Amino acid sequence: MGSPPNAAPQSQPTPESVPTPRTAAGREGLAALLAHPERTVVALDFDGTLADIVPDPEKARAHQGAVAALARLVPRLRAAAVITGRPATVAVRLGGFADNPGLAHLTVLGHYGAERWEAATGTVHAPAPHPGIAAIQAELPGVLDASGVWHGTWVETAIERKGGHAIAVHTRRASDPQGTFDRLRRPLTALAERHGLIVEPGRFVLELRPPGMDKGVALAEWVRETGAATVLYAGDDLGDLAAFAAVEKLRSDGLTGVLVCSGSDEVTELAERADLVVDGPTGVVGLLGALADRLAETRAGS
Ligand SMILES: O=P(O)(O)OC[C@H]1O[C@H](O[C@H]2O[C@H](CO)[C@@H](O)[C@H](O)[C@H]2O)[C@H](O)[C@@H](O)[C@@H]1O
Repeated sequence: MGSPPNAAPQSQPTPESVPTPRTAAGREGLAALLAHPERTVVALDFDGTLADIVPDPEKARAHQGAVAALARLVPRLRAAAVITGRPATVAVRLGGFADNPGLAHLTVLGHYGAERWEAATGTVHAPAPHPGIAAIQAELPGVLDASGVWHGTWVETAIERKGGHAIAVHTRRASDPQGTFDRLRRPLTALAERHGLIVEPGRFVLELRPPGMDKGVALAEWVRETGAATVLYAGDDLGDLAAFAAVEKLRSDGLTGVLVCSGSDEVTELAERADLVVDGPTGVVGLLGALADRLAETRAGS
């Protein structure tokens, strides 16, 4: 059906506006990003930032519109990366990051930076599995039994075996997620330490993983490698604090940067340090889309 005569022209979707960071450093970083995207890198966490939190980790997917927004933004930038606790190939699969021309230069740093996937080649570089993982896998049922929380149906799906490189114990589906998390923390820390591993706490998850790498080390190294002058990092969980610290350090070394918190009720520590707090993955995708819109406008106007 056509438009009635004299009908107002149908309005085009208005580009979302880019929010203003609440800190001077954040405003400086954002201005630098918008002025020189070719000198800017963007790094993003996956779960809770690009993907909504769901009870079953295997059912997590990139938030609606995330890949489309990234595919518009990334080609304007020097480089972009997803830095995640997931195995890199799992994040690629759940995120739908492969075989997208707009993401041809995306890097995914998995296992907190220990693993690397490049969209350009589809190749993964991963370290050999830590020998402690196999021993932990064997002992874990006994430790959970002894903790008194290893009962009910949730436990069957609580253990996430992360490609033999780490093991995550999830408590989100326990009847008392926080109480179970608290009761498991000490015995799982002891188990990890006995086998030369560390515990990475997250949103109702305790992850036993090798030491020596974190998102801060991974981000700083990747930024150095790209030669970027500006970095935007967005995350939601405790594991992202190391990346926040890396951006703060890079700023003190003379780079510009923006720290974005994908806000939730579950974790408050990042919001306190962020330049910009957005409303979970919806807000992150809105921000990415707004940046892409603004950079497209700037290019059209130049
Ligand atoms: O670094 P990230 O990309 O944030 O990954 C950290 C952990 O995220 C996943 O767990 C979280 O998301 C799940 C799915 O939404 C949710 O069920 C769980 O409660 C969250 O903690 C993932 O399963 C872990 O392996 C990652 O280490």
